[in-house]
Amino acid sequence: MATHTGGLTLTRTPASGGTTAHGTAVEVRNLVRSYDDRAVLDELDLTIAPGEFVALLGKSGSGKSTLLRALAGLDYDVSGSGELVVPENVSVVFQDSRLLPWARVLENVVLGLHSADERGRQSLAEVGLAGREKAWPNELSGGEQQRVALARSLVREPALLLADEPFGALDALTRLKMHVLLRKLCEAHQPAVLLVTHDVDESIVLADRVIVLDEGRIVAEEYIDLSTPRSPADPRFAAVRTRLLDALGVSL
Ligand SMILES: Nc1ncnc2c1ncn2[C@@H]1O[C@H](COP(=O)(O)OP(=O)(O)OP(=O)(O)O)[C@@H](O)[C@H]1O
Repeated sequence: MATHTGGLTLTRTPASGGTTAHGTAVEVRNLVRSYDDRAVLDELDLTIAPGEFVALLGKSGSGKSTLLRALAGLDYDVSGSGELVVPENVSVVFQDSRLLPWARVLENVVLGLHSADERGRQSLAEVGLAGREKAWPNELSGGEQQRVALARSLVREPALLLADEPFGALDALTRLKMHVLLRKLCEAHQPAVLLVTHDVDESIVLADRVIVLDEGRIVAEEYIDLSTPRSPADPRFAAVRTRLLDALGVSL
């Protein structure tokens, strides 16, 4: 079904099937988003294949969150034009877990779903939190809360997972563990993923493709053709990192 807001057309592909007419999970065509007549996304085009993991890098203010929010169907008061085709079943994970403090962990995971306790338990087990179903969110560490947020997303079997710096608030060691977990979950569930991150190494470790946004346009794109697990010690990893840093305007 297509909806129109100003010059923007949003089409949602149904949960079953979940791809566009061209067999992609996401299509963005000629997307313009403006605040106060200032274009934040500037005639942007992007496609994401089913099951593809795309990481999005860019300087602060380059438009990363604006793109993610557009795909999530949030912020339709922003003026804009272009065409978006996204799956109906989209899940979003943010930097903070956004768990409801008054609901126990399992309730948070299955909130809004019907008869889903067993699936919720399975999802919690998948993220390493079996046995913590009855805990309150404030009894969990920051990393554990993000695990619950991932379980809450994946129990819905999204065709598209949008993640806006989901590990940005975690310590370095927890972040590395979350990388391993996210890769494993994505291999098992195969959603298309768009991950916004500031961390170049994180993007190379996790993604099939890394794109760099600058002033609302895609200025670089790297397909990460390295076997997993990927090591920053690998010279090919280092070469990709150098090219991405270059696109971000950081010269070493
Ligand atoms: N609600 C708003 N009203 C006015 N301007 C906004 C609004 N939201 C975002 N902007 C502007 O749009 C631009 C892009 O913002 P966006 O949050 O997409 O950047 P970003 O790349 O995600 O940045 P960061 O890495 O710092 O999170 C910024 O210049 C920002 O000031």
